[in-house]
Amino acid sequence: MARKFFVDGNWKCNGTTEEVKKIVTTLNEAEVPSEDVVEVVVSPPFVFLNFVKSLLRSDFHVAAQNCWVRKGGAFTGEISAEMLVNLSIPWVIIGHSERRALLNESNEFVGDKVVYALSQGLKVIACIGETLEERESGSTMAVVAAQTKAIADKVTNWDNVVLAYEPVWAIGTGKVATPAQAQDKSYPLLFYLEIFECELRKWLRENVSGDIAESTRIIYGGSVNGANCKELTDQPMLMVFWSVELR
Ligand SMILES: O=C(CO)COP(=O)(O)O
Repeated sequence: MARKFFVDGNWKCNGTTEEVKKIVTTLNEAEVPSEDVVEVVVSPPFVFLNFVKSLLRSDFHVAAQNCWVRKGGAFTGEISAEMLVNLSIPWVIIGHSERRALLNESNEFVGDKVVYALSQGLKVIACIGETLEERESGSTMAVVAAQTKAIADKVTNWDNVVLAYEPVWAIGTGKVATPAQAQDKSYPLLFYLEIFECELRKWLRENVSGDIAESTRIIYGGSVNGANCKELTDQPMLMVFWSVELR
């Protein structure tokens, strides 16, 4: 079965009510192929989830940016998977590199979160990706494999999992190559993404199953914008993950 094109906008910790209204209006007016062809998801901060959901066109969906690792309870400041389900929020982003780095979320913790969110009926965008240091030391695949393994060890049904490859060195840095740059190999990101996707699918084939390797959507995030998204989405990777500067 063909993998359905997937686009998600991660709004991170940005926005006021007015800004959110403005961006939803823009999204609502956008000409986008039907839901059968592309799945469009936006990820506002928790406090705007319901508001966005109430204004957003019905063929676009919302994702939370995180949720608690287990059933809710005495965890001040956290949001549980049950609450997201209760609000009919279908998606959640888990393991974003900003949370891994700033809040010390380990591979195991991320794996636990993914499996708990899935068990509650949420669909999960699970983030993986290496830092610049790891990339430069040649350990990209080892790092990504360890991150993916922590998820694969616990997940039995991959139907509702999208893997988001977001190399930390590409997030917020503008380091996305144009085809011309890719050709002169000075910063061959497009070429690199193609190879990376093959490698990750190979890892999934060897460590999970051929079917999962084939059916799982692998998406790319990091410095995606209106100017480069067309080139990026022409790559085999199916989706882009963009963050929105609301200001
Ligand atoms: O982190 C991202 C998506 O989750 C991408 O961030 P930037 O688009 O700012 O590089």
